[in-house]
Amino acid sequence: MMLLSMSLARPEHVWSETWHLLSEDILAKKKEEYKNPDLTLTEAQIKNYTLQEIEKIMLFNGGTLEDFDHFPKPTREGIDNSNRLIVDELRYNIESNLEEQHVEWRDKLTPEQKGVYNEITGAVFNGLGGVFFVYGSGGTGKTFIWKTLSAAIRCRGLICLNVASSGIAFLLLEGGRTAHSRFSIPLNPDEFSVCKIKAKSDLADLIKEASLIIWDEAPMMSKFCFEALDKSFCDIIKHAENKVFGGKVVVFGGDFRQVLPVITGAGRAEIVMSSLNASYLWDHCKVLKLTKNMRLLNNSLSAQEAKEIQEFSDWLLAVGDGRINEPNDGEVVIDIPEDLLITEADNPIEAITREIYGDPTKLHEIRDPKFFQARAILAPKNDDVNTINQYMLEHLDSPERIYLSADSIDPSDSDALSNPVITPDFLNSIKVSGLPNHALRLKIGAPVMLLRNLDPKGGLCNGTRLQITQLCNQIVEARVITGDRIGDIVFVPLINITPSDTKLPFKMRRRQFPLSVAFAMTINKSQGQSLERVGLYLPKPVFSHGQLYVALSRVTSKKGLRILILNKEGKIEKKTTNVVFKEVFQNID
Ligand SMILES: Nc1ncnc2c1ncn2[C@@H]1O[C@H](COP(=O)(O)OP(=O)(O)OP(=O)(O)O)[C@@H](O)[C@H]1O
Repeated sequence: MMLLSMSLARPEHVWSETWHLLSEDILAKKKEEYKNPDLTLTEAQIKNYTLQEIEKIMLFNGGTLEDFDHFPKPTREGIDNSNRLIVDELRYNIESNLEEQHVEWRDKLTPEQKGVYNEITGAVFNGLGGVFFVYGSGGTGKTFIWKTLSAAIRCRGLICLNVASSGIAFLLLEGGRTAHSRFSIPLNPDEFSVCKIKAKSDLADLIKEASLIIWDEAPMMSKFCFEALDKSFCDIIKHAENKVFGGKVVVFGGDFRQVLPVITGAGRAEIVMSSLNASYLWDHCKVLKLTKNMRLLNNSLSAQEAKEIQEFSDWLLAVGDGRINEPNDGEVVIDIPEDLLITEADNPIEAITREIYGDPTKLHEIRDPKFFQARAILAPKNDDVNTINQYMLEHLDSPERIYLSADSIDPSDSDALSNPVITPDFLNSIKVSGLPNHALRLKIGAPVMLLRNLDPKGGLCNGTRLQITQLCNQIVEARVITGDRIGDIVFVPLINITPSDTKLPFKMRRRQFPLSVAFAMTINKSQGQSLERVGLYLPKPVFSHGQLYVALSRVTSKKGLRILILNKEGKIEKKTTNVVFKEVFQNID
């Protein structure tokens, strides 16, 4: 706890006070590494090895100790002089029986998947270069192909970089990272942006060495992200003679029916124009299509079940493509099948929460992380999500704490610092998306979502869900309820959070736990998650591109889906409106 009471504004001070705690297991590690149980190390060596470990973690998360002027730097004693990022990417082949896994997965590929695999591996191994877009709706086996391709490249001792647009999606990929952190892509890029990659850095060398780059869930990013990457790759790989991405093999994957780039206040035309297939890069993209829903090929399904899933997935695709009630201009009124609807509700919020979570007063007793992993209520707007979360917190019968944040102007914004209008009260009142509230109300047993990447390698990233187990003064203890680490207990610290929302005319910092309550979440946040029980709350017609399709396609079986639609008077409806930006499909075929 001593570490927590110190200011992280002076990391060198934290180091000098805590190095002996941080280095506790270094001697044991080195004894094991050098296979010498009698090994002894001097204090200077222990400090140096500890700094090397810190540098390793920093490099993985896109930083380096070089960024901190007064922090001690490790020497390279005991490690070779090679590029740590490259060494890290080459470890897969050494650490596992990748060749065997690769053969096993490759042999399972369907003919359609094999076609995609052959095309991409051909481009890599024959040195052809090329940009591909693997287009398939949910369940068509994209993730399965990514892992087979990664294994094919890595078992030959080559480098495959796996990135994804969202935090949750990259957790599904071995060695995955968010594209932004891997390639230092600016947060709000425009047509002139380039990535912050120095020409003679370890990252630049890693990119030069990479044989394949896979970018999952590409359609949700602005085209300027891909264009910034293209420009940076071309700068780094000089001999590429005008080839896009410097002649690298780059594979994008995803589904344009799902969430397109989110641009605050933008209209339909602006969103369509900012999607990947409106970029100059699209002319260089070869589209490879996947059409078979692999979840249907599950052998344990009865003929009746398979027929039901087939019908459901056909309906889902029709919703995504805007092929219901044709002809239409992309705004479609949809009749929801009766068996999916919640048809009785005196109090809509009570009705939908009870369908998904049962009796809220008993929830804090649930210790099985799978209960929360499998469930969520989705709504299009933040306000509705907040209403549902507050309702659930109200009824959850367990100890509560309200944490108040410390808000301030970022010291780098000197103009705002001297502005008397920006008072602490005013800063406390600011509510923007992605920033926890000034007053954060939490209860033991409540599911929460992380709002920042804390330890991506350890599975704690933006979008990871947790269940609160203890509420302390400086730390929140929680159980992981998503990803590989499900069931693990972790600690969430207070951190300084700067909103990425550029609409604020000043730079602020909020010291708060990077958490939001997550009984309910916005539809966008649910991308990449597979859920067994989904409640979809539509208090107004859905007016966003493909959101209904995204929400419906999160569920792993039709049985777990419950939809509640209200009209303007708050009465239950059977119809809703879906807006699909058909323009984005036009140049895919
Ligand atoms: N060739 C295959 N052989 C066996 N199982 C497969 C194959 N392809 C996919 N699967 C399985 O089918 C399911 C769906 O595949 P996967 O998750 O790769 O699809 P996806 O397109 O990434 O879907 P989503 O976008 O919904 O995550 C997974 O359980 C996966 O393991």
